[in-house]
Amino acid sequence: MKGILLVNLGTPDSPQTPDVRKYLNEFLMDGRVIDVNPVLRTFLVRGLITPFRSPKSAKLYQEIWSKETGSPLLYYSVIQQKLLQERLGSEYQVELAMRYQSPSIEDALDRLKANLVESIRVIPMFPQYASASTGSVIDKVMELVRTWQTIPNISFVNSFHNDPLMIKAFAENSKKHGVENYDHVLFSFHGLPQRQLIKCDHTGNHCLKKDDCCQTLTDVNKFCYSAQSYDTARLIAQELGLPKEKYTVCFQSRLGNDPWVQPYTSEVIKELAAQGKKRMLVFCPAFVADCLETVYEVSEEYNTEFKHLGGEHIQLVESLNDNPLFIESLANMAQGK
Ligand SMILES: C=CC1=C(C)c2cc3[nH]c(cc4nc(cc5[nH]c(cc1n2)c(C)c5CCC(=O)O)C(CCC(=O)O)=C4C)c(C)c3C=C
Ligand SMILES: [Fe+2]
Ligand SMILES: [Fe+2]
Repeated sequence: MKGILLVNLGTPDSPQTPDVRKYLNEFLMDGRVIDVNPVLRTFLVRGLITPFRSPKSAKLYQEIWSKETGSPLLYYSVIQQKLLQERLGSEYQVELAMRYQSPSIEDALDRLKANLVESIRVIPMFPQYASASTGSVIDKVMELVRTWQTIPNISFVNSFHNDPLMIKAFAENSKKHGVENYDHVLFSFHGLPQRQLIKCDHTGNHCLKKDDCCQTLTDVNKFCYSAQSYDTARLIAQELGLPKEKYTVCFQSRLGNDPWVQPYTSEVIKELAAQGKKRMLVFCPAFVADCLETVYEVSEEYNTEFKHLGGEHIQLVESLNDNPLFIESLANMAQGK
């Protein structure tokens, strides 16, 4: 039996402030997320960020929480795990975990261990590599497995930003909206502090050295989150036959006052509204399942902001969720193809 471990980011246990606070504390106290020294991190997270952010975030989570199915991120992640298990059959044991909160990575690894799996393939559910997401999942799995007496063959998917089936799945999800019905297309990725891009640049002389240095993926910046994001956008655009002038890559969800990767989605929306664009189609290809950042931030916040600026509508392209092409893409990754 071969073990497959799907790991997404995590979500609070409920949309109530105490659970959101617990989630934010675990998430933001991760040294790969708030990457400053532990004393400063504790002060920032426990003293400043979570006391103020938890009640505000709880209100947002209440907006997207379904009475029947709970958090969209967990709901779609469970579906992905079930569909992948069905697709791979009984030779595989597919487990789902979240990097923060539940279901925990520790419990999922224990279930694989209890079944004496001969190998474990870990798939962090983030198409583009970032230390704060993929890196953190790999780090946590290694920390836990390090304590085992018998360590099976273990491997990790580092990124899948250019996976052909993943690209096709995003393109397919947009077709029901008809790209031709929109003035412009945004590829809005989750943001990242600029500092973290620079830290991932092992050459020390590439990332953010020039205005456009992270906009093209090359051998030098092949692990750069920004370069991988531009590449994902380029490939989806190519799949849809979208010319360069019809789309913009941007980055959403900033936290704190440090500079994050630019351009910011909120600024791009302002510029496009000022240019007279009325209808925009937005892909969020950093996420493989709909979550707070897609369902609320794009469909509600950015849509409202755009309308205030004179725009008519922002349409979110639904995430990969249960798309069969994406399940096939996961099956390929699980089988090391
Ligand atoms: C796509 C991968 C992700 C990266 C990279 C990432 C980096 C990152 N995120 C924060 C802060 C927050 N992110 C929040 C939500 C959130 N983030 C991701 C993914 C990545 N984050 C997802 C899938 C979600 C949604 C979770 C859900 O339950 O739906 C939040 C919480 C929500 C809020 O309060 O706004 C915060 C905070 C940082 C600081 C960071 C890199 C340094
Ligand atoms: Fe995030
Ligand atoms: Fe870069």
